Amino acid sequence: MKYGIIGYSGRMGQAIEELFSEAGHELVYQMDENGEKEIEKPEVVIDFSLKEAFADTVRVIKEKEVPLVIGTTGLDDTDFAKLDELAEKVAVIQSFNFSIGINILSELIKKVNKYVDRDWDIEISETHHRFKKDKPSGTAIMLGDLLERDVEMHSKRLGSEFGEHEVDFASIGEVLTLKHRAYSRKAFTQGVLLSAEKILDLEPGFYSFSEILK
Ligand SMILES: NC(=O)C1=CN([C@@H]2O[C@H](COP(=O)(O)OP(=O)(O)OC[C@H]3O[C@@H](n4cnc5c(N)ncnc54)[C@H](O)[C@@H]3O)[C@@H](O)[C@H]2O)C=CC1
Ligand SMILES: O=C(O)C1=N[C@H](C(=O)O)C[C@H](O)C1
Repeated sequence: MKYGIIGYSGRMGQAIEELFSEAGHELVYQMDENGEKEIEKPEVVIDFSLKEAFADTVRVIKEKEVPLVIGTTGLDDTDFAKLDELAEKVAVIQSFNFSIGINILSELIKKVNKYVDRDWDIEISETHHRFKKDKPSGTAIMLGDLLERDVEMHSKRLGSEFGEHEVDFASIGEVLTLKHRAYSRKAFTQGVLLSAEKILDLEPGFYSFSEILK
């Protein structure tokens, strides 16, 4: 597959290029804060950048009319409306977390949430490397949305942590904790590779990573 990366020089951009080249895919387009370079038109574009780049991502996808896999966090409702608009013409796969474990955790959270009544406290904690700019993490927001009520969120920025998320459910006398920890960026890049390979066969539309896994 001939692919492009927006956020090419970043931690995720570099990890994606490493895994995709091991899988035999060819990087033909790249963009970062220093500009863009195109060797050939890509068949799919992958965006792991920052919210500041989002307007350029929309422009690139409109110009090229190619599918998009996007994992950039910090996007708001207006950005999602733009993704929906793109999805009328091309396939878009979006997730704030492309790891299998977080997608399993999401299913567990939905299940536990059905068993606990409103009297239980629910709080979400996340820890990431010191370079991460957004707070709380996109994953924490995504997990919070599953709970259908306002929950406290706690964020730590420590050293080189790849990404830890914990959801605590507590009543007077007991606490139930669900936790996921990524040991490397491969936890995310493998899901990105699966999505990029599958997106080539998808009709235009907006897809979550959990739909791709099903
Ligand atoms: N959905 C998921 O599974 C995951 C999502 N992420 C998200 O991916 C994104 C990137 O993370 P990292 O690689 O750690 O960040 P990073 O800071 O290492 O890289 C950011 C990249 O975006 C580029 N960039 C910044 N501003 C730009 C602009 N205005 N125009 C074009 N390019 C611009 C930078 O040059 C750099 O290449 C973040 O939003 C992070 O939260 C990270 C890991 C997993
Ligand atoms: O910036 C990161 O590193 C990560 N960002 C995503 C998020 O904000 O949830 C996903 C993952 O936890 C790593």
